[in-house]
Amino acid sequence: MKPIGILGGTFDPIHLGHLRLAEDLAEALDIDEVRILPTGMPPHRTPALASSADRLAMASLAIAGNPRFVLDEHEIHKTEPCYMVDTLTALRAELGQEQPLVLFVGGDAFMGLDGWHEWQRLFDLAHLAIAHRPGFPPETWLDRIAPALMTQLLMRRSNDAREFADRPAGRIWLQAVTQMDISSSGIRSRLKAGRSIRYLVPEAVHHYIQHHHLYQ
Ligand SMILES: Nc1ncnc2c1ncn2[C@@H]1O[C@H](COP(=O)(O)OP(=O)(O)OP(=O)(O)O)[C@@H](O)[C@H]1O
Ligand SMILES: O=C(O)c1ccc[n+]([C@@H]2O[C@H](COP(=O)([O-])O)[C@@H](O)[C@H]2O)c1
Repeated sequence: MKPIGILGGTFDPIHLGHLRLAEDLAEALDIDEVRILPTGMPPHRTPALASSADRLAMASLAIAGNPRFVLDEHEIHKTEPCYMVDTLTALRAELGQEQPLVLFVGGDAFMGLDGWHEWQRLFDLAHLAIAHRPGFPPETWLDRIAPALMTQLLMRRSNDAREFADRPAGRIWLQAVTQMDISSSGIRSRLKAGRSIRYLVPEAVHHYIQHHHLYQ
């Protein structure tokens, strides 16, 4: 069964690094459906600057026209912290126990995975696909991630894409995606300083930010 990909994020705002990560991972794992999942309340950081409604609208504009990408509203309307184990449990209940799910994360998010709520349970619920991100190359993980997380990586890593379709959860995929040194925080800083963000976000998101005077 073809896996379904899930890219969670604060998306404050969504940018081309997010979209390219999702496109590269979907292609590598032969995935036809990627859920773009903006979080309502990130559990581990200060709340987003833009409202949930604005972040949802920008995510919707960003993915328009890509038949693979689907907006997932499981988290965005919540005002309490959104834990990924809870979201994946809800998705599993809806999609069935056999459906392969693949949680997409960038290298920076992976390095902190052992801080996520009940993180070891994530592997019972989904596969994990980790995308290289500028500034967080895999060569540096060895020194920087918790031993328990490294053990999971070594035990579960697979280079066989078929395993991600044949099993519902539990394997880890590493992918050298297109390297784009773009971050939402960098975009917010540029806007605050009155600088251009053109070509860092889709044009429609750029217009939305200008029209609604976001991040100024
Ligand atoms: N340029 C990028 N390349 C690869 N992965 C990325 C990139 N930007 C974000 N990601 C990944 O996308 C997911 C959602 O990221 P998030 O919404 O926090 O964006 P961000 O740019 O990291 O935001 P901020 O700068 O506010 O921390 C995370 O798994 C993150 O690792
Ligand atoms: O479940 C958790 O405890 C948890 C802790 C940190 C991050 N997450 C999720 O990871 C995704 C990326 O987070 P962020 O901060 O990089 O936008 C987003 O969907 C968050 O809700 C989840």
